[in-house]
Amino acid sequence: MCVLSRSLDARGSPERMALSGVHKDRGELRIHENLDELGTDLADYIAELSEASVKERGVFAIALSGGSLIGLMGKLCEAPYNKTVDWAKWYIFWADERGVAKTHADSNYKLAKDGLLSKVPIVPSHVHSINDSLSAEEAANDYEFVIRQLVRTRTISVSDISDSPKFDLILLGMGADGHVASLFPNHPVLDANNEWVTFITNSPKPPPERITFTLPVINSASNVAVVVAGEDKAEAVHLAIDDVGPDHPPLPARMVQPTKGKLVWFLDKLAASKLDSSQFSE
Ligand SMILES: O=C1O[C@H](COP(=O)(O)O)[C@@H](O)[C@H](O)[C@H]1O
Repeated sequence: MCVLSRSLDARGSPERMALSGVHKDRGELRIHENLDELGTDLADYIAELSEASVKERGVFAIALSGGSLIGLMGKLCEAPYNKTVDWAKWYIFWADERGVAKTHADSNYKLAKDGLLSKVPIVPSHVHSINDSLSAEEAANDYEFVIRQLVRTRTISVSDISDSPKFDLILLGMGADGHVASLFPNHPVLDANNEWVTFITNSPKPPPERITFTLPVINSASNVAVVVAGEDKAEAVHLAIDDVGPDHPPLPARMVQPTKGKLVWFLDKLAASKLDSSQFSE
């Protein structure tokens, strides 16, 4: 069953109306009427996780993706979040990066810098972007080394069941083909499980070279949010969430299954339009 719930946002406004529910094994679903409501709910969610993590660990280790996600995080730069979030405690990482210069329009770093990081008081030394002066392979190795150092000092927590990093939050978008980070359908990179960070040189979506977290790292996070908007992604949302049977090879987005962490889907109603609501419960 799918329930209609009304909730207060960070401004105490009772205006926000969303469909929310829990899928029996695909996590929590938050379905919004429009992008404005989705953006407010996403900002509330991130601000709450930040507060809880800072209280518990003294820091908040968050990994971003690129694409439409950053625009949907825009409310974090506005009141009340710009003043209430403890930005000095944030440590920023990327779930994936494209093999281009940081000044290039395709750079996930540039997108986040322009859309978020330059607008809030993040400590520059806490921004751990992927080195754009190295080859994709070298950059992946270098990034994994950086993450290993920060796991050692517990700036990034560590999984209870493996030696994987346990990010406080990994934010993912999803392409219309069901890719997340730079993990594309049917790509051998989906099987990478010895590395934390890996690379590809044949991305079906340009640019071809990319650096990406592997699935074990994504699935070791304390919290994973997949943020998806638009009708063009409705079929992939259906295939990633609904029980579609064995005839459909699992999309990368379906392989996002945090082992111990919590998975939340932020959808607009267009992206959610092909979901089977009989599979939700309150
Ligand atoms: O190429 C990428 O695509 C996905 C999805 O992007 P969107 O614009 O369709 O939301 C993104 O999450 C990933 O970080 C990026 O490198």
